[in-house]
Amino acid sequence: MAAPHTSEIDTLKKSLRRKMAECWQTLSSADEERLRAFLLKEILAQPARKIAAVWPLAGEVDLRPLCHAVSEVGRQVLLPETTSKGFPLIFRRWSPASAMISGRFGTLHPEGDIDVPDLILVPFLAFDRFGYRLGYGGGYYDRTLAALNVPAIGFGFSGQQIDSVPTGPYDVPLRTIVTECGIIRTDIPKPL
Ligand SMILES: Nc1nc2c(c(=O)[nH]1)N(C=O)[C@@H](CNc1ccc(C(=O)N[C@@H](CCC(=O)O)C(=O)O)cc1)CN2
Ligand SMILES: Nc1ncnc2c1ncn2[C@@H]1O[C@H](COP(=O)(O)OP(=O)(O)OP(=O)(O)O)[C@@H](O)[C@H]1O
Repeated sequence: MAAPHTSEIDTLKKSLRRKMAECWQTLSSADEERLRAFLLKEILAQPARKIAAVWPLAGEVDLRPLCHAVSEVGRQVLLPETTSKGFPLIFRRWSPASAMISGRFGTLHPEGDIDVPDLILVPFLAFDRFGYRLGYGGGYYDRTLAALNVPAIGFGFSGQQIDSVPTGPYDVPLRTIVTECGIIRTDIPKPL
């Protein structure tokens, strides 16, 4: 069978987004805490000084306690500001004292200065063992990872793992994914 077209992939992704929303999941607070602990361990194992996290949207793992922990060890937390569709995200400095401003699609961002991360934490609705992910459909993280070329760590629930995420030419696979069950080193396919 021929490889599906980009527009077909967009359609496949759209229906998968709907499916993932139908089997809406949450973690127990103990599991969420476990996930944050694995994520913090993985972050601290890297030399990155400026770490881009996310402020949670409904149903996502809450990284706010992790933002505080990262800030407490003296590393700079950045949070994304959602730009117009078709553009990479921009990141702003966050500290525990930051005021949060409403942005696009119900997101919140700090009013701190714009800065460039050297490690990016990436949310998803679904992921597979190859490190491919399904997001909210803005293409924001793929554009951002392509523009910045810095290491990235995906995070989410183990129940969000599926056999295979439909992928298009712009999808950037993640080498590391953290869930409440631990740290996964993915099987990024080797280039031909
Ligand atoms: N916590 C968090 N912050 C984040 C993201 C995220 O996934 N999680 N993002 C990750 O990129 C960016 C925001 N991206 C988003 C993109 C679209 C929608 C959204 O609600 N879209 C509409 C329409 C989608 C469509 O065009 O089909 C919707 O779902 O109704 C939300 C966030 C940056 N900040
Ligand atoms: N680097 C890029 N350059 C041009 N188009 C892109 C790029 N990255 C993604 N796109 C396009 O943006 C659209 C949305 O991409 P996709 O469905 O992969 O978003 P997503 O990964 O679910 O969202 P997000 O990254 O915001 O969480 C697709 O049509 C895709 O082809």
